[in-house]
Amino acid sequence: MSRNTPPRSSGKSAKSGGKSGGKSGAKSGAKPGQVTRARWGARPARPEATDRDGFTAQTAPLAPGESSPPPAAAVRKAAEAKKPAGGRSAAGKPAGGGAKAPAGGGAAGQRAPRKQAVRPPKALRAAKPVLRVPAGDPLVGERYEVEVGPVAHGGGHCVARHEGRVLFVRHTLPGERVIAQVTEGTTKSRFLRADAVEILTPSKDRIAAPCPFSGPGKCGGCDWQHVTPGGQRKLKGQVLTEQLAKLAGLTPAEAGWDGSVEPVGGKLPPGEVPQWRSRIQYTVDQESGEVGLRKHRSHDIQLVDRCLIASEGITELGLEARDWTGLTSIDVIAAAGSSDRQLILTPAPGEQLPLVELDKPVSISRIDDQENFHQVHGRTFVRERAVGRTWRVSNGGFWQIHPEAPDTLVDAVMSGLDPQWGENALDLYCGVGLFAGALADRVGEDGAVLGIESGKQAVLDARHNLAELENVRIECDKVEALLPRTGIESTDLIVLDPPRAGAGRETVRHLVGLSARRIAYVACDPAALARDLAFFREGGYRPVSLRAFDLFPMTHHFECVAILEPIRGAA
Ligand SMILES: C[S@@+](CC[C@H](N)C(=O)[O-])C[C@H]1O[C@@H](n2cnc3c(N)ncnc32)[C@H](O)[C@@H]1O
Repeated sequence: MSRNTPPRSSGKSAKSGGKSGGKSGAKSGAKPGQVTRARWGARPARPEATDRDGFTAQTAPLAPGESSPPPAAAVRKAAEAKKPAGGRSAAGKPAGGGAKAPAGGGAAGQRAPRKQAVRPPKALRAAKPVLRVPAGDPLVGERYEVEVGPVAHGGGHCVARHEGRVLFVRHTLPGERVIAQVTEGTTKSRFLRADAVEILTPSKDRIAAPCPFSGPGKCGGCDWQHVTPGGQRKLKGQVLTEQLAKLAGLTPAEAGWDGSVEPVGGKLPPGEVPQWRSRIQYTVDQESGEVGLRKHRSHDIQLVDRCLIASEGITELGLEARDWTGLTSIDVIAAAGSSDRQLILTPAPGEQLPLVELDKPVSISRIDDQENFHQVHGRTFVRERAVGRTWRVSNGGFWQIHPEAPDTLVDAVMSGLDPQWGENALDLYCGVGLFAGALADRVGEDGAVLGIESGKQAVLDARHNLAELENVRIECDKVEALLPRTGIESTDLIVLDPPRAGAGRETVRHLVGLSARRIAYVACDPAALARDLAFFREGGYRPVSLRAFDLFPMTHHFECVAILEPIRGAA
């Protein structure tokens, strides 16, 4: 089988045939089924709606019988599906998608999709479609004494039972005895949601929450302010273990994982909060003009005078002390790799942009009601530093939030893949080109890297960021749409870093057909990862190593890097 490579950019065709071996032909003129520069060049980049990563409710795919509570969207979809005219039930299917960032609250993720993030003005709120809730008598406010069981995937819940009914309880820990107060559910609900409002028998991993805005009914951003740093990592490890077993049928050893969730940025003593968030979305209270963070599974706002996990660059702007009347939300970015700071303002419908005066240099953009960005002052991008390069990231596009995440993840991916000079690689869901850049440096001018990304602005940034690398090409499209059209039949290495929903069966099916020597799967959702690992196994690939990183301290989120290889003897 001929090995088809991504096309090289300028000047490389002159080198075609210069390298011996099967790959050389891929850099020369067209062969049957081969991708050529001309062919790529002829294909107009299709304008795609930018897939913005953002806060969404839990979007992980749930397996039948899985212990995680379904996200609100899935509940709504399932309810819709039950209508006579409805289609198939959404239960058990991936819910929503696109978001690769912590969910909930606004304190722990990237920018939200506008429509979810913006609280409509009061007049419009009444017209909002009413959420379908199961029939039955409401149980909200009921209090039950329960023994708390294991942590559940997503949302920072633990599982408890009361009179045979499952409760997903927040603000607690496995092994605790608590009074759980119901926050959602009725006598007919399959399960209830609850908050632990009294702790009768505390876990040894419990501490007093350092953040005054954390706790039942308060900010939904941090799930585990009340847990020691080591305890948080233990919980994340338990979630990963459970998801691997349930959805991939793998023990940690079979997944090549030592069972640890690695701390990033040094271990902190209990009670000390790492200031890791370089991006936050604040919501503006429409009555007072003050900013706050969303409460858990709610449009309500917890006003804050500071977010403890925010980076110094955000905190020193003092946004919480100002009046933001006229806006619905403010996205604030403090680049970790430069002194760049950016505010992205969303005016309330019909409101003029207020005059923004801050004591520190900050670029300001605004978003109109068509979701277009407009430069107000300064730059429309921030500059980040990682893997020895400067990266332009425009208009709040995807960039890892923890300052050490890009280097940590690139190290894990590169040491797992061990790219060789002259190899060809794919960087799927490439954002502004982070892994593509690192791969290109390693495969050198005899190799080639093709990045695929659906966000138009991210593609422009990636092309800008990697402009001097002649062995990189970035294409704008959805991976699932473009990959089958490339004509690429094989490659040496693949990096995929999909949004929370994961890659899915069809994309995995295509990838296993490319006969890659190694595949690196970067995942922010352990359930999507485990599900996709099962698809990879069907296609003859198994994980040979798996690492988990605590890149979202104080929240239930973490990031994984799995390295996969072909199963020996598999067809
Ligand atoms: C988790 S980010 C990874 C970005 C990059 N690898 C990084 O580390 O900075 C996922 C990226 O996939 C993009 N994306 C989402 N769905 C996509 C799809 N179906 N095809 C291609 N790109 C997609 C998003 O715009 C986002 O930039």
